[in-house]
Amino acid sequence: MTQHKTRHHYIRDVLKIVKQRNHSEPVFIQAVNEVLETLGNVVEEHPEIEEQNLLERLCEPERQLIFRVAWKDDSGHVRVNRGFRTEFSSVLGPYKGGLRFHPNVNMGVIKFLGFEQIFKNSLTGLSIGGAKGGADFDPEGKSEDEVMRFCQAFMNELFRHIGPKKDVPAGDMGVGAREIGYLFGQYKKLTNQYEMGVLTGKGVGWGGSLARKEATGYGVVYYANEMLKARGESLKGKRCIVSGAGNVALYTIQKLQQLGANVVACSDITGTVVQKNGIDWEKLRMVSEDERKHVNYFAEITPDSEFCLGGKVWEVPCDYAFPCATQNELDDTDAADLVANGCKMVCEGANMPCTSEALDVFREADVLIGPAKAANAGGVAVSALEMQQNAGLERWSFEEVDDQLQTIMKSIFETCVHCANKYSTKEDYIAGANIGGFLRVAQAMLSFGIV
Ligand SMILES: NC(=O)C1=CN([C@@H]2O[C@H](COP(=O)(O)OP(=O)(O)OC[C@H]3O[C@@H](n4cnc5c(N)ncnc54)[C@H](O)[C@@H]3O)[C@@H](O)[C@H]2O)C=CC1
Ligand SMILES: O=C(O)CCC(=O)C(=O)O
Repeated sequence: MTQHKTRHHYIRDVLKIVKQRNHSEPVFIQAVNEVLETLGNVVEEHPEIEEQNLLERLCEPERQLIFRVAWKDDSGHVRVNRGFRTEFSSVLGPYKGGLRFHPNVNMGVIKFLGFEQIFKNSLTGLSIGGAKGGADFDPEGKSEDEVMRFCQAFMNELFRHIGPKKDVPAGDMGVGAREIGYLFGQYKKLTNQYEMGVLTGKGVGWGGSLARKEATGYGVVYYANEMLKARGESLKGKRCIVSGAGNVALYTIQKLQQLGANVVACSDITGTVVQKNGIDWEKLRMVSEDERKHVNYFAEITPDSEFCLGGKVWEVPCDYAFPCATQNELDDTDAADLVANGCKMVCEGANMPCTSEALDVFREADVLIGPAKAANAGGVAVSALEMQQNAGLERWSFEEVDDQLQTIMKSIFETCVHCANKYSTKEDYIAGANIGGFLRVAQAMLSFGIV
């Protein structure tokens, strides 16, 4: 138990209700618990939160969709998947959040991601509500045609629920510019409208923002850099490890290298690759983005690398660690390995990558933690900038978007510092992010009345 645990009976009561109501959704309960346990002092300072029952209202999605997605594979078999969209909160703007295509997607996973998205989107200071969606479709090993047919079938239902002022999906795991292209093509066909602002993460030639692809990873590093600066430290010459080799991991690695860090290892579903003198980023990008292959193949074509089949990247000694793959990928044993090997900072690129027990190990060892809601908010922030460009029929330069991203990440960090100092302890950026995100949402909910 840490000092962050629940202080207020109201929070305990809400948690109990959330657990009862969502008993089959452990990751959603984990996400709610991690937020509510940091809100004790805020709830004490603002009795109206309890009077208006804001917390229970916030933990119940405004709307949830589950739908059948039927499509034909290349051998002519009819396949059926389950599609989801959780429209969690629209108090700050249209529902906004990515779509995930992964076999382990279920309602609990989508709800945890949608719940986190409310606070993350609030922290950006932009006008976006919280949502998430996806399907239990596994893109691994599917042909280009199968991916296209699946995306079209998915949009055949989703199109009636989304719109630039209603709900604006984007990518997440398994969904990148290729899938957004197929989804947008089908939306356009079904509605007979060229509504650019209905999806973000589009190709740059047809309404996508420059720097959206890079934004999440770059933002993670900008946030980490702010945390280090506040401690009088820097990334220069530091050994870093990154989990994942997809969109977020790739651009985290690139920015780390640009700022002088030595990224010695990364990983994916096949295992971990170590390259002591620094990961060959251009080769990794080609393998992951262009060829859609894995780090086992990267290792095969990289003579000075070592590959560990199924191995965890957390065993590789480092100064700073960047989990950028998936939820609960780093547990207390991994955390203990990192601490024993001298790791001093963990900055989360993935959503909820550390288990609660792992976070306790880091707190105990005074390891700096950059919480996902703050550190990976750069992606959705640039999605909102894409919406702005689409609405104004504008196209901003890469530098312009990147400058705005840096300003937003700095401001998110300042919010975390302010709220940590006021309501928790110095450098408790987890509490800082939760509270900073929550306060803006709470204020809007109070203004709107009970709706
Ligand atoms: N794409 C975006 O803009 C944003 C993504 N995120 C989060 O970042 C994380 C990664 O997302 P993307 O890079 O977009 O997905 P992606 O699909 O491009 O890449 C995911 C990578 O993680 C690897 N992976 C999956 N499970 C793993 C495991 N158990 N152990 C090791 N590696 C594993 C995959 O092989 C792949 O290399 C997710 O948690 C996502 O929700 C957060 C903010 C924005
Ligand atoms: O760009 C977006 O709308 C959402 C990005 C996302 O899925 C996330 O922040 O987890």
